[in-house]
Amino acid sequence: MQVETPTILIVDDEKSSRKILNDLLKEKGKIVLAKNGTQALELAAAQRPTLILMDILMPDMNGFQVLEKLKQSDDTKHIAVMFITALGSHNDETKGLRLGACDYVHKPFHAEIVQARVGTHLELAKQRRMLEELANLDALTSIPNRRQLEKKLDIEWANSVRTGEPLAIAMVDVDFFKLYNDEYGHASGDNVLRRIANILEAQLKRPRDLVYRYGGEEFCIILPDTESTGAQHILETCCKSVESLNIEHRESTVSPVVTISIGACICAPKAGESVEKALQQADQQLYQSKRQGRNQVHIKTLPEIESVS
Ligand SMILES: Nc1nc2c(ncn2[C@@H]2O[C@H](COP(=O)(O)OP(=O)(O)OP(=O)(O)O)[C@@H](O)[C@H]2O)c(=O)[nH]1
Repeated sequence: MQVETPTILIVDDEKSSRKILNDLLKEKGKIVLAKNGTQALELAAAQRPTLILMDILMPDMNGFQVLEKLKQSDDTKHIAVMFITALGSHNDETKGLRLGACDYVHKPFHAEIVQARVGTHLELAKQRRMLEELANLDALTSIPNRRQLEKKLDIEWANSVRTGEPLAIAMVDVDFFKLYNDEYGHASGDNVLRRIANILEAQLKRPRDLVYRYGGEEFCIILPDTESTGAQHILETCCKSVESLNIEHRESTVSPVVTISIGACICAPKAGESVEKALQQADQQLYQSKRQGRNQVHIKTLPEIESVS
């Protein structure tokens, strides 16, 4: 799992305060500075900092208002915000924490206390990010899981609706995998799934092309901005790559080694159309690949997809 350098956004209208905090925290990560609330919101959206240290009393928009706006956006609502302020009353502190700040430090502050608290919040943010990543990964194969697929598919679907780019969705299924498990044991079966996941991933070269474990011995590949010829080429390469692993499968009637079958559909989605229907179509093509002999690819280009009723 990749550990990124944290970004800390310091928001204060006083230049001297920004400088002091910058000097204090520069060892802990990349520092970004904002001198007012508007700038803070822009930088928070663009740079997604790990932690924001923010003054409350500022001219254009106060810290409470900035925090409320951060919480209203899906992109920024999870960023940890720590107030660092001369406002010392219980009421102000309560208000800040109720609005969702993770901490509240009074000015004048002790340098070591601010450093220690920032350290704690950065560590918590790192752990939260690792948990989120783990929740999106399949435990057996370490590739993204179905939960992540559903999120990404929604994003790519909406993107295709907006841009008109074709979207290829492919379902992949291991051939005679029940027989493989029966013959070689479940642990060997697990190992085959890991190796297939790895080799499928290796065939996808563009950053938005991704393979997901759909469940059981099924995988799903999504290829944004890919038309039929391109998809056919990549998916056939996927089939060949699995065959080239050369994993013995005595019980298969298709090949002496483990193979996969693939069914895909190429969609040009329009607003209101349903991604589930596209997945069903890919499944039907997978069924065709199974019926017509396995270890092959079937693709259908969809003229239109039925709307969600
Ligand atoms: N080892 C292992 N086996 C799994 C896992 N998930 C599903 N399976 C097995 O995959 C097999 C799927 O069998 P079927 O759906 O009958 O399909 P098949 O034997 O691959 O036959 P075809 O798809 O028609 O080629 C079942 O025996 C499941 O137990 C897993 O995580 N590990």
